[in-house]
Amino acid sequence: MSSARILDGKATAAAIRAELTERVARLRAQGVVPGLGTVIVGDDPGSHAYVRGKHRDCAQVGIESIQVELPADATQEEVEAEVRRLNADPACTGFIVQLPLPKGLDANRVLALMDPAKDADGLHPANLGWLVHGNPAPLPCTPRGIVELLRRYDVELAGAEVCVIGRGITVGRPLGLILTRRSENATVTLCHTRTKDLAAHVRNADIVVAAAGVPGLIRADMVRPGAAVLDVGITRTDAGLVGDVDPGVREVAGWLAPMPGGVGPMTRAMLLTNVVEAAEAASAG
Ligand SMILES: Nc1nc2c(c(=O)[nH]1)N[C@@H](CN(C=O)c1ccc(C(=O)N[C@@H](CCC(=O)O)C(=O)O)cc1)CN2
Repeated sequence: MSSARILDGKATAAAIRAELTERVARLRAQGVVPGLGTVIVGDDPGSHAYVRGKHRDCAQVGIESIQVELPADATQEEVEAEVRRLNADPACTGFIVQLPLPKGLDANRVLALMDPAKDADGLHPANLGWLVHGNPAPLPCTPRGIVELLRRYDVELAGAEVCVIGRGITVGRPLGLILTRRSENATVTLCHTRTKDLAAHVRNADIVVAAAGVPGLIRADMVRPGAAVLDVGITRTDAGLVGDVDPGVREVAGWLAPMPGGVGPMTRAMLLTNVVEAAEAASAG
């Protein structure tokens, strides 16, 4: 039995960081210092690990870091005050609000308050709106990372049937918009928890992106032999991290972006890319 070729997000992200290191050095030589701000609320260990990783990446490529941490019982007003502060801070050229926010906080209101020009995650409603309109704007990091990973491994998108499972704003919904642009020309089926016959949609796909957060949701018998399968789901269990893609899929798929080591590292690399691109655009006037 054959085994899927790996879409190696870890190695690809390392190559992207090396490219970005040179671009940041050129910016700094012109007196432009990119700075990423992060706002994290609460004590979720996973979210803290992601934010630490983002700042490690920044240090590696030469981007400055501004870290804002708020307790789990922070009020909406306290979170919004930090967003206003970063909007006004000239050292912060781009920032993100780590999601999810603790229950009781309205993430949409917080995202809408960000300066869209400093939105390093592409999640501000204006930037998502520009994506719908087909105008240039920062793209959400995970969907951008998925497209970049497929491109770097020459997985054909034009004309491909793509089944995306998950309709959240960080992955599924923007991914559908990106893949159906004229620059990608894929045909997308966006599945979710109320999809009636998920297996039938997955079976029809050349590319499957599983971002449901349901361990082992995608089984080998659901996958068309040779399809590219990207595991974006992460569930923390006592036994460790578990993805949405059952290990048996490796024997059927033509390509596999595993979890860990596939899309996750690309998410981080695309955040750095968004920060650098925004600084370059600002320096070009
Ligand atoms: N404001 C945002 N919040 C969230 C986003 C986002 O893009 N912007 N995405 C996710 C979390 N996330 C980044 O924030 C993220 C998730 C996973 C990884 C990653 O590298 N995962 C590893 C495995 C996990 C691990 O080792 O702990 C991998 O796949 O290899 C990076 C970033 C939700 N929130």
